[in-house]
Amino acid sequence: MEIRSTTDKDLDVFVDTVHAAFGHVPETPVEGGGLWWSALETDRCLLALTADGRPVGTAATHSFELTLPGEALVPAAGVTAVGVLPSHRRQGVLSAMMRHQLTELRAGGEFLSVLLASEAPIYGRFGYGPATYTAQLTVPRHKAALAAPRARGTVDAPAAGSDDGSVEVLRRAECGEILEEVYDRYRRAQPGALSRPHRWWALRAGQPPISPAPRYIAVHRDPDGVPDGYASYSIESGTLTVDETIATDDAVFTALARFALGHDLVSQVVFKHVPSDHPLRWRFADFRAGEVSGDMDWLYVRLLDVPRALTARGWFMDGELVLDVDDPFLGEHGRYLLTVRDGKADCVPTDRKPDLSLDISDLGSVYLGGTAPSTLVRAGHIRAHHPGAATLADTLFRTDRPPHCLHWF
Ligand SMILES: CC(=O)SCCNC(=O)CCNC(=O)[C@H](O)C(C)(C)COP(=O)(O)OP(=O)(O)OC[C@H]1O[C@@H](n2cnc3c(N)ncnc32)[C@H](O)[C@@H]1OP(=O)(O)O
Repeated sequence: MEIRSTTDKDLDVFVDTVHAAFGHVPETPVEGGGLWWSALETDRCLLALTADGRPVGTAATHSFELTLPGEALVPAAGVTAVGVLPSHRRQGVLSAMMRHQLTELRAGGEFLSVLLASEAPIYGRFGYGPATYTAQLTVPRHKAALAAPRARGTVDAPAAGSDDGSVEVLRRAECGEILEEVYDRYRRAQPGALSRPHRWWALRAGQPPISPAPRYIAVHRDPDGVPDGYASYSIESGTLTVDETIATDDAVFTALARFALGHDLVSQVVFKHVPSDHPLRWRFADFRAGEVSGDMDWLYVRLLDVPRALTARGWFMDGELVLDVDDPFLGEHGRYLLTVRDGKADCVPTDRKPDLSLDISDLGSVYLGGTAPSTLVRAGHIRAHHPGAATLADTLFRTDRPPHCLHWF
C-alpha cells in the first residue's frame, strides 16, 4: 500500500475515488449545487494506492483557524473526504491513512486536528473525541410568542438589551461580501467555530449560504447600518427553514429569530444548528415552543501536542491538575501538570500522582469546554484518582460560553 499526496494532475482521481467510496456519482457544477471539493487543497489530499497503483482510499485536510475558549485563534487541520472503496474495507486502509496523516500534520507543526464524523464509532480509535454538539429547533408558529426579558434595562444584562437595528431581505446573489465579513466577526468570538477561508466563499464551496443555492438572506444591521448578523433561509410547504443564524451578539440573534418567526403563510420555523441549551429556548413565552431534535455530536477534536494545545486556550479559574494521558493509536503516554494562573496555563511533564487518567480522545472531548470531565468519569471513560478530582477538572475546564460549530466540511 502506498499513501501519497495528490498533485494538480491527479486531483480528479482523488475526487472520483471519494465519490465511489460514498457511492455517489460526481455532480456537474450546476447552479445551486455548490461543489464541496473545489475547496480542497491539492497538497493536503492523500491517495491510498494498491501495490499495482489502483486508488482505493482518500483523506484530506483543510487549513482552518479554530477559535478556542478565551477567543484564542489557532490553526487546526480539518480532516475531510475520508473514504475507502467498498471492495477494500476492513483491511486497514483507513488506519494506514490516519497514521500517515497524523504523522504528517505533526511534522508540519500542527497541534490540533478536527473533523465531522459520518458515523460516530469511526474516529475514537484514532484519538478524536466529540467536542461540540448541535441540534435543530422546530417552533410551531402559533407558539412563537417571545417573552420580554426580565433583566432588560439592568446594567449587567447587555446581551438581553434592546435591538435598535434593522433587517433587510436580500437574495443570496445580492449579498456581496456581507456574509463573509459577518461570519468572520462571529467566528472570532465563538469558541469551537472554524474560519471559512476566503476561497470557500469565492469558489462557492460547501453548503448554503456559501454555495449559490437559492436562499433568502435576512441581513441584520446595527443602528449605524453596519451588518452584524444574518439568517439564511428558504420556505417550502409552509415550513421556513433557517440554514444558519449568524449573530455577533444575543440581541441580534433574537432579532433574526423574531424576523423568521413573524412570517405569514408559514406553519412552523426550523432553526438548524441551534444547540439544545441555546438562550433562544428561554425567550419563548412557552418554554415548550422550541422542540429540540437531531441532537448530535458535531466537531471532533484530536490533540497532537498536549502541552501546546492546553497552553493555547484561555482558562477561567486558577488551579492545578495532573493528567495522565494515553494515546494508544500513536503508542504514546504522558503525564502532565497543568497549572492555571490569571487565565493562562502552563503544562509540563511531571512525576506527580495523577488526578485523572484519560485517553487522548477524552481530552479532545473536554478541551473546548463542551463536555464536562465529570460526565466522562460517570460514563466510565475517565478515571478519577480521588473523590474531588472530577469537580476540580470540571471547574478548571469550564468556559465562559459553550463551544459551537456550524461549519460543514
Ligand atoms: C471526516 C470524514 O470524512 S467522515 C467520512 C468517512 N467515510 C465514510 O463514511 C465513507 C464510507 N465508509 C468508508 O469509506 C470506510 O468504511 C471507512 C473509511 C469509514 C473505514 O475504512 P476502512 O479501511 O474499512 O477502515 P479500517 O479497515 O482501517 O478499520 C479500522 C477499524 O475501524 C473499524 N471501523 C471502520 N469503519 C467503521 C465504521 N463505519 N463503524 C465502526 N467501526 C468501523 C474497523 O472495524 C476497524 O476496527 P478493528 O481495528 O477493531 O478491526
